[in-house]
Amino acid sequence: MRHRLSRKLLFPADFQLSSSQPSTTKPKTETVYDAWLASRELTGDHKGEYLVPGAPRALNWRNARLAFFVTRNCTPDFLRVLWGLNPIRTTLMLTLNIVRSLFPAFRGYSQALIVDELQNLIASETFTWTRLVYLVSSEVFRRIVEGCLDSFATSNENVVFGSARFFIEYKQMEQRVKLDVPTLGDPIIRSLLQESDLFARSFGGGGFGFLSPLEFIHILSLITEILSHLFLIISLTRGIWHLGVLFLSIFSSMLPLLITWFNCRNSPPDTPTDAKTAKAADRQERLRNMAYSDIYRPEIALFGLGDWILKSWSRARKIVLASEQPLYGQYSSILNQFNVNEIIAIIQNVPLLLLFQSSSTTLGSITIYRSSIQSLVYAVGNLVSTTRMVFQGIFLMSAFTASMKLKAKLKPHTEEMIPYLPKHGGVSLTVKGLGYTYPGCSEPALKNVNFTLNAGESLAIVGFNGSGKSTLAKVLLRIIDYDKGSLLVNDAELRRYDPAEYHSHVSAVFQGFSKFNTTVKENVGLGNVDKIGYKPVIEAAIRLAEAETVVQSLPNGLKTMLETPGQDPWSYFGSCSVESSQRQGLSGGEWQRIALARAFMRANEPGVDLLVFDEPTSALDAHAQNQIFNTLEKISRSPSGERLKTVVYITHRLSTARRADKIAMMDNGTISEFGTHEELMTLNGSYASLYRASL
Ligand SMILES: Nc1ncnc2c1ncn2[C@@H]1O[C@H](COP(=O)(O)OP(=O)(O)OP(=O)(O)O)[C@@H](O)[C@H]1O
Repeated sequence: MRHRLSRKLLFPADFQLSSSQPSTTKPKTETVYDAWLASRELTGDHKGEYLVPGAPRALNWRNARLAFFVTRNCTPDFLRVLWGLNPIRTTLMLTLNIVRSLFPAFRGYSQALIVDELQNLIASETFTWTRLVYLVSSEVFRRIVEGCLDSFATSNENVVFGSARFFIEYKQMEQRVKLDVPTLGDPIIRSLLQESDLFARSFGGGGFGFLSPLEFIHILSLITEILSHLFLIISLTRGIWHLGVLFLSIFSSMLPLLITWFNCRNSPPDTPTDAKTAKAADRQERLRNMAYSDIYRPEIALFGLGDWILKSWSRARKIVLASEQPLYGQYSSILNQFNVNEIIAIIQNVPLLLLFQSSSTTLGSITIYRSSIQSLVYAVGNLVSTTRMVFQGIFLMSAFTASMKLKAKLKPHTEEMIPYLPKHGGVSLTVKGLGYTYPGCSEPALKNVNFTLNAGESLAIVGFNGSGKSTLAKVLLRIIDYDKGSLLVNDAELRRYDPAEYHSHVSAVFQGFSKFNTTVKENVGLGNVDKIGYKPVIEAAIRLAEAETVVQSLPNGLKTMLETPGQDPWSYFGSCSVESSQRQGLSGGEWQRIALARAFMRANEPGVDLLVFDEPTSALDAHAQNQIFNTLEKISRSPSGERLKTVVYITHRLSTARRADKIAMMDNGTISEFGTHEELMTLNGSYASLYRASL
């Protein structure tokens, strides 16, 4: 931990939030997660539904209790983190905030003294200038000190907030990359992460984010400011007459606030409206993306979607804009029927008139009364709006805190976890009664899948569209879980391996492989990040994927930045435009070769026992296709022909399938036929008829 006044941001991995675990199984409001979830629950007609992510919580007793619970549980952690980032700067920030909040009261007092002195100058003939010069110089000095302190405090705050922002963003990223597909697929967790993102973003734009619960410090300084004004006002108040004038002044200055508050209370309950608005805001954004992103451009043109997008967007946009309009027309109080501002101005002047009537009152007193009371009311207004923002921020903070404690669903409990058990010749797979249903679906994608594959064997999975081939591949790769049956990898249940460890022993090409918005070198090298800096290894992987000619034809070879369809808004204007002259687009087949090279980066490693390739050559010509399968065969065997790796591939080309040791024919989520090509041809079932049809 650093105690120097360093401007350097601290590395947040050094700091930890409290390690107490949230549990979704505990009764209500036992954890921050429970409080977050409860704050999103709608009541009344909407019971059982949840607010959309980011929608403000209604200001009611239930939510106030939840906010208190969250504050009690999270704020000490956050303040500890802030303190840990830089104790000296944080102490300075807190102190300077308090000192700064006293400035306005001093300002008013000093100005009142000058006004009094000027009044003396006008009224008295024996006046000496010395005192006035002294007062004016003190005022100038006060302003200089105030200015210096202000700029030092701001720059100090920027460093503290910068560190806090970095910490929050780092933690957010760290957690995001740890979570797996099933965890991210859970709709409640997605909402949690969305609100957690909002929390992290609330730190953006310099200084404290508006939604930041760390605005508590702001609240503290506002309270100090209010107290200092009150102290000043009370110290100038002598006798019952002044006290009456004081209360009248405060009341008249607070009238606008009271009227706004009265209007707010008469507004309709905001929850359902907010949910509807938030949905509209979300739809409006998606439609805007559709209109702006080039990935959709060909289909928008082809299907003539322009008008539909525009109409749908304008409908959603109108809902959002309507929610931003003040509700005066609909819900105004009777007070609003008059010109309220004029009435308030008249009332505010009454105390001044009363002060003028009083013989003991000086011009300075009037100035200080007026400025202090107005500053006081302004500070109270500011306090109310900051408190409202903090109220919403507290729930976003709860989302952040709860999301930090999320566990990847696929990771086994420590007591169940076993180290990966390597087997000579690859992995053996024993699948019994395997089933899987995607979250939210009623029909299983996999049901009663059974097969056995020995270490080092190759398996081709074939079948109709939607029969479950890719789902089975994802289960084998431990990208998704299975909810029925068992899957033994090297005779141990796959669930018992740490997914990260298991993944280090497999390599794959997915059907919808990634097209990274970076150089060719990184697109390939990411298959084995430990060797991303080794050019010969990358070149070898490119050769295995038959992608040398693709790379050679690129303007900067391996260093060429690849243009990812849909990521660059101007990509359809071609690679030759000025903006994208440094980027290069690739054809579907060329991208597939890059994805294959990425998989070969890792597949070639000795510790990799299982290769799963989902339609790896669907975009390649027949010659390239053959070459790739030759390569697969080559890398899965030693030079002497000994089997080293198990290979599973999905294909619609049955001439390719027959190269495998075993073939699994999938139909409606299950394996309907399993065996060698010859066995399945003898069976004369679906595979045989498909095969004959493909000839
Ligand atoms: N993410 C998902 N969420 C819900 N259902 C899904 C998801 N992915 C696939 N499915 C469904 O699961 C079933 C199996 O899909 P899968 O992609 O495994 O089929 P496939 O045999 O690989 O098809 P294809 O040959 O067209 O690639 C389909 O009915 C599909 O609609």
